Formats: sequence, C-alpha cells, structure tokens
Amino acid sequence: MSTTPLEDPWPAPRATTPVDAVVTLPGSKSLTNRALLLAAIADQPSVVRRALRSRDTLLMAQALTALGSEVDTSGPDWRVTPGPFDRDAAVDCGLAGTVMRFVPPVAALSTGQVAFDGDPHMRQRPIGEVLGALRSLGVHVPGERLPFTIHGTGAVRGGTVVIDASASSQFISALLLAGARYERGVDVRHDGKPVPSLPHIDMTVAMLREHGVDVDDSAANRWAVPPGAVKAVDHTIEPDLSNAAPFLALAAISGGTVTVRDWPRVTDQAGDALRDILTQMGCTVGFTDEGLSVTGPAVGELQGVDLDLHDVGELAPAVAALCAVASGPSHLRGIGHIRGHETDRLAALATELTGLGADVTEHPDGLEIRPAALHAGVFHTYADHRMAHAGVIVAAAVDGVLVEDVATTSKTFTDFAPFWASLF
Ligand SMILES: O=C(O)C1=C[C@@H](OP(=O)(O)O)[C@@H](O)[C@H](O)C1
Ligand SMILES: C=C(OP(=O)(O)O)C(=O)O
Repeated sequence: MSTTPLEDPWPAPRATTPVDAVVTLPGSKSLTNRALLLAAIADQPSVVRRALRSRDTLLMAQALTALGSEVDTSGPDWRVTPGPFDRDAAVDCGLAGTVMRFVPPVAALSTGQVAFDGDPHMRQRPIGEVLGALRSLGVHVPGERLPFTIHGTGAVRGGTVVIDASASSQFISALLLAGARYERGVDVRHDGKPVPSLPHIDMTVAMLREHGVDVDDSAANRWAVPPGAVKAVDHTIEPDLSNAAPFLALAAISGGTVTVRDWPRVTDQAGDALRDILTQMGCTVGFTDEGLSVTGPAVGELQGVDLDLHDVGELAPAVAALCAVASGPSHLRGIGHIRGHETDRLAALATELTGLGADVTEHPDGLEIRPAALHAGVFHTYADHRMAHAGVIVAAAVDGVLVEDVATTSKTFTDFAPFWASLF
C-alpha cells in the first residue's frame, strides 16, 4: 500500500510532450485469484509465482486462510498449502467480485459456518444467482446479497443447475472452479441474455484443465465438470493486460511509444483486445523483443470507434476516456452489465466526462461520445479503480484535471499513482 500520502483530489500529470516508456506491470488479478483458489482445493501444496499483490488478491489469500488453507504471501511467489476447511470463518470480500463470487462455492465444502460481507457498495453487486445455484446443489445458504452465511456440512451434492449469468460471467466461473470437488460434479446451464466477458470463462476452463479437471464446454451456454481431484500446479502469473490500458492509452494520447514488458503472445486475458482497439483508434501496435509496443498518432488525431465491448467490458472506462479526447465520434455498445461492476460505470463515466465538458449520451447498454473541448475540473472515481484509470488518462490530455481518490487503484495495483507519475 502507498507509503506517501497523495494530495486528494490528485493533480494527475499532464503529458505536454510525447511519453516514451518501457514498463513492467504487476500480475493479473483474474489469473492470481483463480490460481490461489485452485491451489487451496488442490491435492498438494503449490506456488503462485509473480502473484499480484493488491487489495483483491490479499483479500482472496485471507479468505482461503480463514477457511483453513495456508497462504504464505511474504515473497513475490506465494506458497499455498491446502488444509481442511473445518472451522467457522468470516470472509471480507472488499469490493472484489472474484472473492464474493468464487469463494462461496468452495466455502460450501467446509464443515463450519462461513460469514461473508464486504464494502458498502459490495452489498449492491449481484450474487443472488450464485446463492440460488448453491441452494439447488444442496447447500444451506439463505439470502440474495451480502451479507450472507454458508452453513457448511463438509460436502456438496452438486449436479445440474440452470442460472441466468447475463449479469456476470463470474457466476459461471465460480461454480466451475469448485465443481470437481462436489459429489456429482457440476453441470451449469445458462438461460438468459448473452453471458458477458466470455474470455474470463475461457480462462477458468483453461486453468481447470491445467489442474487435471475435465471440462465439457462443447455446447453453447453449458459447462460441465465431473467429480474428481484438482491437481496441484505451479502457475506463473502474466502481467495484468487490462491494467495495461492506461499505460498504452498514454502513448495513444501523447503521440509517444509505450512498451509493456512480457505481454504474452497467447493469452485468455480480456485485456489482449487492447491491441485491436488501439489499432482501430489509429495507433501503431506490435510485438517487440521486449513486449507489446504502442505508438500513438500525432496529438489530436486519435480516431473515434464503434465497438461492442460485451466480451471485454472491464476495458470500457479506459476506452471511454480515450474516446472523450478522440477527434471523431464513438459508440461503445453491449456493456449494460458494467452497471453492476465496482460502480454503475456507464452512469459514472457519463457524469464525470460530461462534467469536464465532454459530449456524452448514456444508453441502457452503452455510451455515445462525440468530440468536444474538455476543460479543467475534478474527476470523481466512486471507489472504482478503473474510473481512476479513466481519470488519469483524461488528466494526461487536458489541463487542470484532478482525480479524486486515486488511491482506489490499490484494488488491483498497489502504488499506481507514484508509478504513473514517474512516467512523465
Ligand atoms: O472472472 C474474472 O476474473 C472477471 C470477470 C469479468 O467480470 P464480469 O463478467 O462481471 O464482467 C471482469 O469484468 C472482471 O474484471 C474479472
Ligand atoms: C469488474 C471488475 O472487477 P471485479 O473482479 O471486482 O468484478 C474490474 O476489475 O473491472
């Protein structure tokens, strides 16, 4: 966590010349929290190398420790020793969707009572479909939202369950991650509007297979996991490609070149879509020996885009910030579900960008953003790390923009602000 108190609101740096930088970014939240959880229910101890050390991943480590595993987070490589889930426990979800959704299905394997709660806004984020699914799989867990308590019996029957995962792909991932440990495994069917963030389900399926779990995803909207052991695997965590968005955006708006080291050539991370998105906006994007390099067009020549971000909604705040300083109109579609993220991101982006002079129309499932002259002001972040990323991007392009509570970035990036400032 940051040792230097930051001014709040923070006068985030303005890029007055092209920014050229090569950056090493912290590990992926999504990969780290899946690796930790699978390690805790595996048959042997294992190591999560280059684990992300941030609020969301420390909350996951604490949750698994509270259940009965040992998680040694003292070095860069985290050692996980599975232990019996045989005690009462309290789990703080903070504002981490991966903790609130992924931990209950494994907590249901405990013999104890496991109480879940989180930040004030976490009580608004959707979880009812997961709790309903657990009930129909034989788990005693009353409630629809945080706070709730799982009354474990040491085993879960499992079987077939139908849920509506149109609010979050994490509902499906959550049930699959635990399912091999259920007596009948789990067969999850989705019934509802299309599931968002499918790359995140692909990530879950790929990691389960690495752990020796046989996943059947051959039919659309159905995922099945038979009962069986979860083998221990040592994972090395890739850099967080979604958190690369503000850094690559800095090249895009300043006409500079930013390289993110160790960008994987093949990955299940949603952030990999930035390569295509930034190319469409007029950037030059390519792999080098060091990683992925993005060079922005001349200042003022960033192009507007018409994009369906349904699969990669977590990129929407950073992309919306870029659209607000682009030279042409943009339409971001297919992202109604991000109203259920850390805050209602469509409303928050429309309010904050409009507050700085942007021309934004908010739709039920997206945003239209037309070119306008932006001006100084305060960009509010609503306890949302990705709103803070959007704020620093706009501040880099517009004189006099201050970002309120930039420290909220600690959810997935410890000491983001000093690192960001060091690039100017
Ligand atoms: O499984 C995961 O690690 C995630 C899935 C996505 O959630 P939604 O499906 O709720 O968008 C994504 O936005 C979130 O940042 C991380
Ligand atoms: C939606 C996000 O997070 P969470 O894992 O808390 O759902 C996000 O990081 O953009």
